[in-house]
Amino acid sequence: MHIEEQCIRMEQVCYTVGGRVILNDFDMELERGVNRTILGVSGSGKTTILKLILGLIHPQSGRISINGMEITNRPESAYREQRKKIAIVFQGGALFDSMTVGENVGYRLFEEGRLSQAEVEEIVREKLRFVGVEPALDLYPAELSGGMKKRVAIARALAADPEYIFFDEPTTGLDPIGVYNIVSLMNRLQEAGKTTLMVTHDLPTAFATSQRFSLIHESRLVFEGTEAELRDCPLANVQEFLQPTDRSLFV
Ligand SMILES: Nc1ncnc2c1ncn2[C@@H]1O[C@H](COP(=O)(O)OP(=O)(O)OP(=O)(O)O)[C@@H](O)[C@H]1O
Repeated sequence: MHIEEQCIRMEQVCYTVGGRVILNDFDMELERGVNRTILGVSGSGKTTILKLILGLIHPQSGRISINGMEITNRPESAYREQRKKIAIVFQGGALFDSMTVGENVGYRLFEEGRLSQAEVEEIVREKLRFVGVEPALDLYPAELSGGMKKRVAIARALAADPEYIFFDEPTTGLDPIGVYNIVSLMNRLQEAGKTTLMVTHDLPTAFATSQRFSLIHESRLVFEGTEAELRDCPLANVQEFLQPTDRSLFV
């Protein structure tokens, strides 16, 4: 028996790989309805956080829970129902090249076998319509632009009707219109009641989509709060992240 909380929580999580500390005493709460971005420079451990919550890797110490159910050091079978509440949009989209857009989006539903083919096809069309790429239904990933691939990846994440959607660097490699499309889509998802957790170093996208921010620096959480609190934070490593000053890099 567990109490059904409405959040994903990480408490004092430590994760080490190959003798290197990636996360040290990391805390985070993703409350339903409050969208969060995890900020940090490249290699600071942002994707690692998503993988830990998804149970793809396991922490050496600390606790992780999904809606009140602790998942730390338990087999996925023990928390399958909680795990299903989360979907992830991977950095490169991670679409299956040999499948059409429609097959990619419906893949998980077909695998589960709970719904008829007609029902799956209806959901696939609805999700593709939501992200604005329904005409691409029968195309293959190789025939899509980078922005379309990301939108198909979002449609695929939505197919299983998750509560939480994780975004790993969703705007990397997109032109300004592509970035705008992804930001508006994330905002529409939030209006539709989804809770998003994004990892990125793209500040404009973070500020346009999230209410709360966590910043990692040298494997530790150095800031947690709102945009205004982040901008006002006097810590040097926070200000350095917001406005990098080391111009020698460009000389
Ligand atoms: N299996 C592994 N073996 C060794 N090092 C690893 C492994 N997985 C991750 N790392 C290291 O952990 C660090 C954090 O990786 P992570 O992908 O979480 O960073 P990130 O902040 O998401 O980076 P980026 O913004 O570049 O995607 C990196 O330095 C990476 O090289």
